[in-house]
Amino acid sequence: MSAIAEEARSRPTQAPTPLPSAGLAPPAVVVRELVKRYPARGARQEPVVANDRLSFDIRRGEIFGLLGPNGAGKTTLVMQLMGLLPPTSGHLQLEHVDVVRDPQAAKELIGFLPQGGLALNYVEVERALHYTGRLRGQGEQDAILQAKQLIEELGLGDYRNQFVNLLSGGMARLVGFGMALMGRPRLLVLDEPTNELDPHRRRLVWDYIQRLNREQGVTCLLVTHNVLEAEQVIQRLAVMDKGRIIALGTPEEIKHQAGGRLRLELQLKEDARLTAEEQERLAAYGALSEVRPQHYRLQLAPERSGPTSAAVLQELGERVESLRLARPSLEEVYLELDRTRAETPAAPESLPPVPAPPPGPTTPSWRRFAVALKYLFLEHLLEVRHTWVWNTVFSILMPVAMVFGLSRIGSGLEDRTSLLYIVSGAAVFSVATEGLLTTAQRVGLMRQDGRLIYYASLPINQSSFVSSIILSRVLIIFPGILTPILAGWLLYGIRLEISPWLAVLVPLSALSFSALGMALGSLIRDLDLVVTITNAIISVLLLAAPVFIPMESLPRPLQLLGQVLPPTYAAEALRLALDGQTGSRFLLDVAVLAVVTALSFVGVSRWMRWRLD
Ligand SMILES: Nc1ncnc2c1ncn2[C@@H]1O[C@H](COP(=O)(O)OP(=O)(O)OP(=O)(O)O)[C@@H](O)[C@H]1O
Repeated sequence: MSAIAEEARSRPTQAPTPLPSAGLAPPAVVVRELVKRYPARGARQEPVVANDRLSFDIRRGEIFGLLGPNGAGKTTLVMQLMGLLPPTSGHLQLEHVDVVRDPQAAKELIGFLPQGGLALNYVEVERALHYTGRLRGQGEQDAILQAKQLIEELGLGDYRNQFVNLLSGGMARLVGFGMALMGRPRLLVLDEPTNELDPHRRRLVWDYIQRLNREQGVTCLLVTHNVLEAEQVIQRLAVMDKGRIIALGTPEEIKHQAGGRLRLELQLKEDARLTAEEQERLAAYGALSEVRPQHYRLQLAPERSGPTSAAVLQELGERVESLRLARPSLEEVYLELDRTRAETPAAPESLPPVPAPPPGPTTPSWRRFAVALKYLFLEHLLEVRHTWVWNTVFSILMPVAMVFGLSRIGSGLEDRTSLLYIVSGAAVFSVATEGLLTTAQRVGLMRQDGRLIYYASLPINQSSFVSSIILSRVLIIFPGILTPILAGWLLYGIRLEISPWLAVLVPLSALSFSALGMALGSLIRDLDLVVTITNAIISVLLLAAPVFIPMESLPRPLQLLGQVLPPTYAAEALRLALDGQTGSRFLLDVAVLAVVTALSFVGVSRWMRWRLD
């Protein structure tokens, strides 16, 4: 084990800097004895303790770095801070909000840049920023102004009208950074903000973070692997490993904790070498390593640096090209800590008690809900531009279904019953494909590492998110219902009696299929393939049954299957509603649909939460 790591281990590395004494800002983030244990996935697997009794504070107005190797537990910690993942035990507080008790309020305090993926993917850059601002509670004018300002300041001018999902990885990252800044949050959580950025833009982001911190006192939690660059901006940091904090303090303190050693960089002239005896003698002064040919490094205690330099010069004389004393960089200390992966003691009980949060959670107002609904809905509608292929296929399929239906029934549209069948078939086809498959695909696309990116990066709640999806699906299916009704009326003079129950049935069907779609989207990984296959199956099912093939002609098992499929119920109920009939059969169908809707909705809410853990 290296000397640095040895010293680091022997010191109480997890002891956080005492907090907040006179003159220091009170903490913006308080973490106490935080444990997150993921349950075992299978009989043979052990539960994973991703966060193991973490305790630390982030002061208001400080740039705090969270470092650590892959799998150290950083993202798990961030997800808990965001209120997206409930801790197994322990306490988390942001400003005065108890995150466990009121995760939604916690989310509203934070501007978040997730590690990968972005919400609002299917709109232009300027709209993505503008909508984010509105969703974060900004006024219309303010959101537009800040979006324009950020586009200028982040050098996104050439991309303002490009769709976010078509940007390069680096540019999308920069847009994500801009989205995190919308609404001017007092607390920023940035997970790898400079990933995929070129050196110029990396500098831009680091400078921006520093400026925000200096001029506006924004508190920033930075999760990064880029220790070299982060060292320029972070004021304090925690190094995590295996779910624990193995070092905590300012960069200088951590270097000191790690031994406070200096590096003597020795460069020999060309062809010069150290003999084995010389190496042995030098090693007596401190840990010696050969960095590359002719370049040696000696780790020294500060008080030995003067005599050692003199001794090296005297011993090696003419062969020395250069001799330089340097402090270790944070990266070197980090690598040293990382290499040893020390077993560290649990957090000492020396932190101040958690300040009591003020009573009563802040609940989002109906206005907040309405704004979220509006902008998410707009985004869903704008997304239609991206699915034009599917929409074209869809709009071709619809008339094909009609023609096919007509020839099959053989009576043409003059026949009122055939029109009813066609309309209900077309409606259910649209409800099911739009609701189930498009939602599944959408949720699948928005998912990243088991989380829904929307939930992670926007302060919206589940009900506005789900309602916006349903609303957009309901609107999208209306043309499917209206086309044959209008065609029947204008071309053949058939007037259908339309029950007002249709206003209940269509949203009910859309709700039920959307909920099923969300469940599907959050469960299945390779969604493209699944969607294609399911699409084909559902298309055949919906085109063939129950519209064109009489139930009675099907084999018994298929009949039973048809009975339990929500589309069957929806089709039959829609047909009756279009005809203005509300008999007991109709009410039964509505009841079944309502039960399916309720069950799938409860299932989805329980399943998805904010993150699938
Ligand atoms: N949903 C989950 N279920 C089970 N184990 C999980 C889950 N999410 C994370 N883990 C495990 O918890 C540990 C910490 O993971 P986490 O993603 O928090 O690490 P990280 O420090 O963010 O890693 P990286 O730097 O690679 O992003 C890992 O061992 C990981 O396998």
